[in-house]
Amino acid sequence: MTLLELNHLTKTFSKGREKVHVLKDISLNVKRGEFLTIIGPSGCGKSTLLKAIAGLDTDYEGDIRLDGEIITSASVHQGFIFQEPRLFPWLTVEKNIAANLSLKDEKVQAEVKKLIKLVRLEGFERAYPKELSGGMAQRVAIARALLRKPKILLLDEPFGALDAFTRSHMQEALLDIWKEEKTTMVFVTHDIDEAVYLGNKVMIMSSRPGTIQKAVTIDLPFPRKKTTKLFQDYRQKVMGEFEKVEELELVNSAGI
Ligand SMILES: Nc1ncnc2c1ncn2[C@@H]1O[C@H](COP(=O)(O)OP(=O)(O)OP(=O)(O)O)[C@@H](O)[C@H]1O
Repeated sequence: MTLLELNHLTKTFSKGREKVHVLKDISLNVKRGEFLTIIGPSGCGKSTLLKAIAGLDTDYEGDIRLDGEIITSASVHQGFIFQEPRLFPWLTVEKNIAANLSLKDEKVQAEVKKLIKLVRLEGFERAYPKELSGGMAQRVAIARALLRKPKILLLDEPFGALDAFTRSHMQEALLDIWKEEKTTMVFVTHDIDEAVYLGNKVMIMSSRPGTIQKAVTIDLPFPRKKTTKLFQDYRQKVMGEFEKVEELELVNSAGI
């Protein structure tokens, strides 16, 4: 059953008199519980697309529906994870997760405790952000978003700043969370391996203006192994589409 629906989304920025067409006629459906990953060249409009779904930007043509309702503003239904964790430095881990909700409320307290366990931060409840590694801080940000019980979690290159080892651990952690919470995910990345490893579906975008080049369904069960032939075949398929986009970019920039 469809949870998120984008119908003919077109976005234009105005720079003085000049108009920059960033997204053009994007139509897409994401099923409840699905994990969609999005890759595309730098500047193709991935963040712009995610911000529109988050309701952080509503100045576009077309419409976006979540659970059948047109998105008109940011809300608790759309959780958003940025590349950097954006924690409050003066608050402990548990208070960062609770944020504007009171830990004196027993229900909140129990939920925070459950989430701390889920993101594997037991023992760090009273730690401050400066005492955490990048991966741990990002897990706090994910727990904070999950506490609001979003219908969809939007992640904008959440592991982009992490080293390869931590990144791989975070991918596992996110899949565990997805399995447990069944939250629908839309995950933007630059990394083809990451996109194929996490996604039920990988959407490859082309740029100027950003459109959907291809959506590839990754029909592989979890847990996945990056070394298997089947995984490598999917990787090749996505890579092939990505190369087509890059060739198109070269042709466009050369004005051919
Ligand atoms: N507020 C704005 N005003 C004008 N142009 C903008 C604005 N925000 C983004 N753009 C332009 O829109 C295009 C898409 O930007 P966006 O950040 O969505 O791309 P992206 O695919 O997420 O890039 P990256 O992978 O590098 O993060 C870029 O050309 C950018 O310069």
